[in-house]
Amino acid sequence: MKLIIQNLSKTYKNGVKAIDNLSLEIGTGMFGLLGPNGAGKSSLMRTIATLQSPDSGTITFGDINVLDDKMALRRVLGYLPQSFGVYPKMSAEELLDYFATLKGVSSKADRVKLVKEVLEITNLYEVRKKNVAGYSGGMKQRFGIAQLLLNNPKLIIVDEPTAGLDPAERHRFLNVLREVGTNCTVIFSTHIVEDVKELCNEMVIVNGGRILKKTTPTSCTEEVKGQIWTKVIERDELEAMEAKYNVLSSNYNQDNTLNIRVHAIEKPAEDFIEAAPQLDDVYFIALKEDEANLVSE
Ligand SMILES: Nc1ncnc2c1ncn2[C@@H]1O[C@H](COP(=O)(O)OP(=O)(O)OP(=O)(O)O)[C@@H](O)[C@H]1O
Repeated sequence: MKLIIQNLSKTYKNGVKAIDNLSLEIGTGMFGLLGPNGAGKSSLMRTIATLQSPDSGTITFGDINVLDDKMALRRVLGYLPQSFGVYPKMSAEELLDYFATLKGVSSKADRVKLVKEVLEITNLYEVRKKNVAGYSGGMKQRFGIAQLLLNNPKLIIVDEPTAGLDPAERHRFLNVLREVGTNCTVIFSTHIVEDVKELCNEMVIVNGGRILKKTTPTSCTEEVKGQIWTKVIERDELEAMEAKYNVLSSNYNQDNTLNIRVHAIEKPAEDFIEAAPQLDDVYFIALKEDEANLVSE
């Protein structure tokens, strides 16, 4: 089913325009919303999840008019907010059983079957008797997926789920999400470029409540092929380089020198080396172009 967002806007009471006339179509599969902190990702997701209202615009999911019929959307929605709050001292199994009851699964036998199923999908079956409050960050996030799977959602929204996870936990989490996302629409927000690269078949780069670019993680690097250049510099040269070139990123080498990546249509100078474009480069180019446009406006 397709999620269609048209001309969505939201300005908070403090004057911050969090969503700025945003239009977007999202089909089945893993969709990534990539943007820095404050880009408006959570505002957009909360609006789609019917937790807050926009000032204007429309959202439809299949034949559901999301803003008019919130309950219809909630029935097919699985939502994992950025922070899930405090967990009571209950085991995962007990807590999921309780959530399933709240979601209207009244037969005990059905609940047992369902809870076992979602525990297995999220690789938590072995630790089902442990208190969720004592779970690691990654286990808590997988528990978050387990709870949202209870009503067999068609639309899954996960807001920055990998923030704060260690690499092993992050991988386990992404694998679980990849598995549950095969048959439905999953919207995944993150400021971590790697997340989108590993997981999503389509993506947008967002900032200032606007979409800067809609693309795919694999095709977008093609567009800047031959335009990414690297050079090793001393630390104190960075400022001068930034003044002269469009420096996208700089990373320390072990000997304390810096490796800079520059965007330029042609080789910026003799001592630059062409590099294979990465998604990070595309992300930084989009953000920098946006910044430059705002300044010139
Ligand atoms: N309830 C609110 N009232 C006022 N301003 C808000 C509110 N919620 C968010 N904002 C502001 O709106 C902008 C977008 O915030 P939002 O949380 O949607 O961004 P985000 O991309 O999810 O960032 P983060 O990763 O930091 O949550 C920010 O400038 C934020 O400070």
